[in-house]
Amino acid sequence: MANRAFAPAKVNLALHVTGQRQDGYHLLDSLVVFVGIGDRITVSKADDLSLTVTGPRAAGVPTGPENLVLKAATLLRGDQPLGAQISLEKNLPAAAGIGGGSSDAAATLRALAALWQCDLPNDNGLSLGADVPVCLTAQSCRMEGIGEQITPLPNLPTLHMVLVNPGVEVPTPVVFKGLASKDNPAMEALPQEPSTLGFIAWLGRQRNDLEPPARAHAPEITAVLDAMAATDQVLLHRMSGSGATCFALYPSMEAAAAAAIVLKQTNTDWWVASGQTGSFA
Ligand SMILES: C[C@@](CO)(OP(=O)(O)O)[C@H](O)COP(=O)(O)OP(=O)(O)OC[C@H]1O[C@@H](n2ccc(N)nc2=O)[C@H](O)[C@@H]1O
Ligand SMILES: Nc1ncnc2c1ncn2[C@@H]1O[C@H](COP(=O)(O)OP(=O)(O)O)[C@@H](O)[C@H]1O
Repeated sequence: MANRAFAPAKVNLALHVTGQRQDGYHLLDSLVVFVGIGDRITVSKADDLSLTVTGPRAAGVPTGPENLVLKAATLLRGDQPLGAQISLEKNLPAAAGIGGGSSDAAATLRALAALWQCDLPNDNGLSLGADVPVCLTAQSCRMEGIGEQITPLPNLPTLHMVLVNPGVEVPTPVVFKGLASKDNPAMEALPQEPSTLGFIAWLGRQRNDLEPPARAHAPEITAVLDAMAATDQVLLHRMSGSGATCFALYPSMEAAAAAAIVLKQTNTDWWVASGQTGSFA
């Protein structure tokens, strides 16, 4: 019997860096959503742990123990004699600020917990990466602390989105190191049960504090944001996470799909996808 789990793209609609801990990790205040574009995990019972990686974005993704999928499986198994054949279909670009590896790890935890009939880790996978606990929820959340404080936000409006990655990998530690200030204001209070346009107006007043250092490291990000700004009906555009993927919001899926076509024509080397936000666990 095989168990499947979807690993959706994570998008930081806003990402405020509000401080830094003694151990170097940064304190965040982030609004995180998930989009119906993602990787797929399939697990089936086996004597040993093994991983195969397929799909259009498999190139360059590690296949050994450093893959977050195998790290998640090893963490969940602990010292029990459990095995699984795991397959990862890689559709999301790696090191792209949309949590591909973290979402794969979270989906693996979900799929293997069901296969092995065991509990999820006590720290919700935080030891695998700061983004894993939020990816385990796979639904809209406010994320604070270094990533371990999660507040689900079930009432956010559904958003129609285009994601564009210009093909430059931006290492997360490099971007955090480039911050001019580590102590920035938190997000404004979230509007209660907002309309879509009311929510996007609020979002427009929030920030991604990692965008300036990421743009300094990878000028291609500015080209993506400029191209997004020129698309028909765009409501908001911003970078996600530590980059380089950027997102743009539109009033309908039709408008988003039309913008995706234009953006792909702008630069045929860019990874471009459109989808809508939702709950995927
Ligand atoms: C920045 C964010 C925002 O959602 O997303 P991505 O750009 O990675 O998608 C995350 O906090 C990334 O989460 P994740 O990629 O799981 O981080 P980890 O593997 O734990 O850490 C990678 C490196 O990022 C830095 N880091 C990460 C999280 C955090 N709160 N403070 C940090 O300073 C540290 O330099 C750390 O060594
Ligand atoms: N399953 C995986 N998918 C993608 N990258 C992975 C995976 N496992 C390990 N990695 C490593 O993790 C790094 C960060 O990848 P990813 O989580 O996609 O980026 P980000 O943290 O920017 O969202 C990559 O450079 C890659 O070498």
